[in-house]
Amino acid sequence: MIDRFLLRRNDNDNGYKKMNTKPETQNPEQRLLFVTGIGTEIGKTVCSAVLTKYFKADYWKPVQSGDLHHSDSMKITDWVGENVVCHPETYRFQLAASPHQSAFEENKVINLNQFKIPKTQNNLIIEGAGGLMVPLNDQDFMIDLIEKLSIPVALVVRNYLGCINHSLLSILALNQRKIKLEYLILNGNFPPDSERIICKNIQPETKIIRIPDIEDITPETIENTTKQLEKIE
Ligand SMILES: Nc1ncnc2c1ncn2[C@@H]1O[C@H](COP(=O)(O)OP(=O)(O)OP(=O)(O)O)[C@@H](O)[C@H]1O
Ligand SMILES: C[C@H](N)[C@H](N)CCCCCC(=O)O
Ligand SMILES: [Mg+2]
Repeated sequence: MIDRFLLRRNDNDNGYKKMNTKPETQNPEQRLLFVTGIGTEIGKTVCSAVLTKYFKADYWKPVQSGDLHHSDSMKITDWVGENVVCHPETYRFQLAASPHQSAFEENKVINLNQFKIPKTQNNLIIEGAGGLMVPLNDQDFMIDLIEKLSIPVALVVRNYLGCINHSLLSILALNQRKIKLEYLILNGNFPPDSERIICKNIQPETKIIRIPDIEDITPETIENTTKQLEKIE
């Protein structure tokens, strides 16, 4: 699998038909952003809540594996407010595991062609499951979905021992596929030496967003965090 991934390096024709993300009928100002992370439980949903609020966006979680009664879409509704539009997940599975495995447990196979960007005029925040190399099936990874959707990425990084390696590998994978890293999100506090190494390995056009550690995540603290964000371009 990894061989196949590496073989795609410098290969412009990867076999996937990219989606036309902005049909003529849609708002030309619309912002679409795919929020991924350097792993699972890294804060993608927390950061997506802040971004959804900041950009007055809709939200879409293409694959929800497990926690169906406390899904990421439900958390976004709780934190951002009842008015936020959360588009239905394309796949929902009972088992909290890698999506390829959650699907297998239900005798299903995720098909990349089933994913269609929800039709909306609003900005749209899309949240992946886990990190870039999380398998969707035996052939495709989360990064393949991002490439197919053909939209820029926000990469969420959280501090832990090992986060430098996971961050730089994620950045490398995005570079190999020529996927635009629009934002690097530093989620929580970082030792300056870790932050420096991660930040010196992004392209100059990648913008950095800092989201603080939030003591208690509530609609109020999400709103305050959004208000305190530096202007995001
Ligand atoms: N900035 C933050 N401040 C406080 N807690 C945070 C912050 N970011 C993440 N957390 C906590 O870390 C845990 C994981 O966060 P979250 O659910 O957003 O991760 P995730 O990357 O979306 O996970 P998944 O891969 O399951 O979608 C949660 O308990 C969340 O409250
Ligand atoms: C269930 C969990 N919360 C995520 N939705 C899926 C994480 C998959 C991680 C797979 C892996 O990297 O080994
Ligand atoms: Mg999440």
